[in-house]
Amino acid sequence: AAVPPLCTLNHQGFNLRRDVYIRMASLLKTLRKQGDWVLVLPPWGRLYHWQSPDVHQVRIPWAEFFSLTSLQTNVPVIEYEEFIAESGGPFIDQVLVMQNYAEGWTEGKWEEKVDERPCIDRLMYTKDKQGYYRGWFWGYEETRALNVTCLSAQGHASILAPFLQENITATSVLLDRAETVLHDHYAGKDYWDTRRSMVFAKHLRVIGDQFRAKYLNSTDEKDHTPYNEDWTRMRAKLGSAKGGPYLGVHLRRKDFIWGHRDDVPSLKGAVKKIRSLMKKNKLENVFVATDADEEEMAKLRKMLPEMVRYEPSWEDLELLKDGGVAIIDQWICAHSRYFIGTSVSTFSFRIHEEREILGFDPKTTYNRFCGDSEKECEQPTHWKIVY
Ligand SMILES: C[C@@H]1O[C@H](OP(=O)(O)OP(=O)(O)OC[C@H]2O[C@@H](n3cnc4c(=O)[nH]c(N)nc43)[C@H](O)[C@@H]2O)[C@@H](O)[C@H](O)[C@@H]1O
Repeated sequence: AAVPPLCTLNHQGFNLRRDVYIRMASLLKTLRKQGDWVLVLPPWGRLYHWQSPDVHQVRIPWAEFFSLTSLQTNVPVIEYEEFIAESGGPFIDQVLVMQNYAEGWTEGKWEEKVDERPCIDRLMYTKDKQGYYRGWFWGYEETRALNVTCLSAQGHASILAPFLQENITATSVLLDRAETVLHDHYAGKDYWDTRRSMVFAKHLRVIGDQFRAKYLNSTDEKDHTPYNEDWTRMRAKLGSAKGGPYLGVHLRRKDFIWGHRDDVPSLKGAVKKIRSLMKKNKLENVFVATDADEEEMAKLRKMLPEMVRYEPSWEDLELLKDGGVAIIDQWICAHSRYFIGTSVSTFSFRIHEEREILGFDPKTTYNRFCGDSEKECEQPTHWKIVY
């Protein structure tokens, strides 16, 4: 049987989906104790944040962003195209739309449970004349589902395993809205195995490395950040990485400022913090990764003219897509001597993890900007790798 982990809300971003992949890999490991399950990788695309104009961003295979062989060392995965080829056409036997319980937690008591229930939200699938369910399917609109039902679930990813093993006779099951279930064990060994296996695609790492060398005087040799493509051999000691001579910054804007959240700084506040960190760490260079719009970017450039940014040409962007550019930004931030990110951004969290894998001193990683008038500015948690 094949289980594509799917497809988070349209409004969720790239790095949140990477998190859902970890939950599904965990479920797959549980399922495989009793059968030959394979995880089908849902193509990337049409993410709310991927707004680069004129760049075709659907049907993107995972191999454009991640090293497939690395993923496969952790759990058996195949791309959607391969699934179509192997199953003789774009047909999915069963779609399970995951949802919460309509009644919420009964009597405020938390218990783990799974039940087939009537669908709460309007279905994103419609029946065609032949009786097949049609939907967006990551831009593979030729896909047809034979059956769609809703599944209320409350609990960890692996609570789905008994349900799938006992009730599903279909050979392919799609778990839509898989973010409904939680991590089996956040930051445990299994979490970290899967996270470590999510090695960025080589071409993106190479572009990031070339950029570091050219603009930031940073190489793995000088910075003590040796990398091994085989993630099972990557075991850097905490504090062994020195990092390139620059401050790495992830400054999340857009929807993080629209909500006027009090844990996000003004541009002025951010620049003040950046300057003070550069001074404190004796760094003359600063690399900034941000999703700021043009207007904010112009302001930022004025206030911080020395900032270095990775700015792809249109041709590069067409090739790399917004996801590739995001990964290059993360890769460069991950190799900085000192990093500061944005409160509760999964984009920043993924940089923390990458730095943890590279062996940075936690003091140089788990830092975030504070809101201009935020009183208790709690800093991010250090999650140690369990090998
Ligand atoms: C509040 C939530 O925040 C969540 O965002 P958050 O965790 O930061 O992180 P993501 O889930 O990755 O979503 C943010 C997206 O914005 C772009 N982006 C943000 N910062 C940068 C950057 O520094 N460089 C580049 N190149 N791109 C950036 C990128 O496409 C990324 O996937 C969202 O996923 C949810 O939809 C929701 O909005």
